[in-house]
Amino acid sequence: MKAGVIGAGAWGTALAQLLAADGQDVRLWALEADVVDAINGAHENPLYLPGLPLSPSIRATGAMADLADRDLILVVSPAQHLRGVVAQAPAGVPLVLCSKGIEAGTGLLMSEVAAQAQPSSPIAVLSGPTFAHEVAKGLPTAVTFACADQALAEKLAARIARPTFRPYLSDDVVGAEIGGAVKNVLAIACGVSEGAGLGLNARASLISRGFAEMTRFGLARGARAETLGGLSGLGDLVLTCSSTNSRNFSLGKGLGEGQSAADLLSNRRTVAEGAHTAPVLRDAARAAGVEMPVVEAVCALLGDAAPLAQVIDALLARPLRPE
Ligand SMILES: NC(=O)C1=CN([C@@H]2O[C@H](COP(=O)(O)OP(=O)(O)OC[C@H]3O[C@@H](n4cnc5c(N)ncnc54)[C@H](O)[C@@H]3O)[C@@H](O)[C@H]2O)C=CC1
Ligand SMILES: O=C(CO)COP(=O)(O)O
Repeated sequence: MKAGVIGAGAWGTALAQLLAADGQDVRLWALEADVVDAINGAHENPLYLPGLPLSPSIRATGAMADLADRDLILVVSPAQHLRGVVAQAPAGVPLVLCSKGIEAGTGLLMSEVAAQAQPSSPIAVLSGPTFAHEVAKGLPTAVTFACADQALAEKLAARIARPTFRPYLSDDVVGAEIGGAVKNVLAIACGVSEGAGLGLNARASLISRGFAEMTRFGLARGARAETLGGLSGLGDLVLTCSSTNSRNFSLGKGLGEGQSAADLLSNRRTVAEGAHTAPVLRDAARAAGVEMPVVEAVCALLGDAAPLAQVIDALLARPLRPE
């Protein structure tokens, strides 16, 4: 069994470690030469997943051609780079998309981008509440594993499942992707609430009303309600909205403390996907006639377009309505 992983950030490295934990041959494509050298030489990724010894059966490479003999490839790049890396992947090999976001410019979900970039490759989506460092340590984790072809889903999920890593099958690819993309934007909102000291009632309200926004948008795009209420939707929303381990939550916390979005977003090495997804999601929601006031508020703060107090007041002053 020969798995490949594209992207050696925190999540790609953690997934490589998961697959290689029993000595399986895993090849990991990394963008940065120093990451390739550190993984092959010292069996660690100090840049993106520090402090975690990696299995020697992970071999890193900077050459996409080295994935040509793989029979399964996990794609774990930032969402905005998925098109570029998938276009270079070997054709016809099943791709498991693990990135969370919506492509800027096109408004496409990752499965739609991958289908354009690599039309002959079967596509599945892995998404759920999964902090990379916990998965890399072997802590118990469950995910949604979505694929239109359920026979293939069963085969691929069995390849990825481990005693402490449980994929739950779904054929709702769109639903799995929308949950993962939207929760990142809502996590920024919850971080803002934390940074501004608005309290736990406010956070719970944001999670709940944010979930209503996710559901409205998802249903309008053909997702199923039970997927949005599952691991890749509500599950990931709760995780990401509850901890500074989340890059999106941390970004929001900085905004809530009064830092400017421009300062927080400049020169960061790790990806806070919600910042990229928010404006694309807002535009898609407006075009579909779906109300997403929390997403609109996050966009205003990310664009440094309105002071925090004004954004909070506007949300609280919305007309009273049925829940
Ligand atoms: N970190 C986590 O706990 C989880 C992350 N994800 C998702 O996985 C995806 C990757 O995130 P992380 O692994 O956390 O990344 P990261 O923030 O740890 O690292 C950034 C990654 O971006 C890559 N990169 C930068 N410029 C690039 C380019 N031009 N082309 C290709 N790659 C480039 C870097 O090589 C590096 O792999 C994101 O969509 C994220 O939402 C999903 C679940 C958990
Ligand atoms: O997607 C994640 C957990 O499921 C990671 O969240 P952050 O990207 O906000 O760190």
